[in-house]
Amino acid sequence: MKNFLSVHDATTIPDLVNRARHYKASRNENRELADGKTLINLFFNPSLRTRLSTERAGYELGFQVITMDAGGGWKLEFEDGAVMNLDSAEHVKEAAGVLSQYCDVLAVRSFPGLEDRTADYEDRIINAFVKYATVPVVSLESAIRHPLQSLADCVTIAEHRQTDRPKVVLTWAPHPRKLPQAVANSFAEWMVKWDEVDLTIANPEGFDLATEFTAGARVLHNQEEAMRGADFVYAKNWSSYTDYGATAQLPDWTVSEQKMALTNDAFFMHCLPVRRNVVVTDGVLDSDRSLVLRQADNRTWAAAAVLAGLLGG
Ligand SMILES: NCCC[C@H](NC(=O)CCC(=O)O)C(=O)O
Ligand SMILES: NC(=O)OP(=O)(O)O
Repeated sequence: MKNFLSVHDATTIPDLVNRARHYKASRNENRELADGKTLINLFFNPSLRTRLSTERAGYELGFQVITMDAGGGWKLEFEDGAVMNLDSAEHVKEAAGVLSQYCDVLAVRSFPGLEDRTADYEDRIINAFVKYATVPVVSLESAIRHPLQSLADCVTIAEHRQTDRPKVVLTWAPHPRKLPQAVANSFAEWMVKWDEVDLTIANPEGFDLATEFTAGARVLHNQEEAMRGADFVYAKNWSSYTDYGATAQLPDWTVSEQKMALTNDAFFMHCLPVRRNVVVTDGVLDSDRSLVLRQADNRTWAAAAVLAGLLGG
């Protein structure tokens, strides 16, 4: 793998899932792999899991790890040819060039603005780092994708499935703020490409994701119909792609015990952080079918598989 920005960079999904499970089963035994190498994690947005699980993965493989909040550095310019007489002090050309001298792998988190769909869907920030860095670049959630989360989700499903081809339902759920489509886009494209599950997506009218991510999945606008017989229910809010950035308060879409009763005793999944009793009720989140902490644990092993893959390990 040269970079890790989407499912299209994965060697194969089963290969990465197996590698993640291998690192999970052999923790503390892989510290030679990246001995003498440095990982830099650069965050333009908040994080708990991605930051700490990627650091852990780096330490597991023997990397020296440096994490920086981009807000503590100079404001960066991303437009080529910009006349930099406003508030941006440094161009990504220099910043990426400098960081490439300080590390062997560069990981970046950059959320969308949710105002300009064209700009967001060009994924300008992460792609500027790819263009100007001379080391492999890893997405820690870009404007439109969250591939390390999706890989961890594949690992979690692989660990818990009880049939060869489980029914997985990705359902939209309410949220008080407007959120990116990144987690949902990425989950959909990984599930479809993995081809070891049947994916149904449930969302209200007006909240269909871009078809480039969902082609191959069934899309329904009726949550209860979608959840019937599900083996895994993955809840996530996203703002509208078509009426870009628009939100809707639809409390009927909260995932509840009553709705989980329609499923095949499904496991519940969410990437976290989650708004309790808005996205999902306490009863579901606190039940023994909830996999949210397992997913968060698997973030470390997914990141280890990817970092090792980028080093050729
Ligand atoms: N990294 C996982 C999710 C990150 C982000 N969620 C959030 O911003 C939630 C914030 C809040 O609940 O206020 C998202 O949806 O893409
Ligand atoms: N799931 C996830 O990416 O969490 P953080 O935003 O806390 O990193």
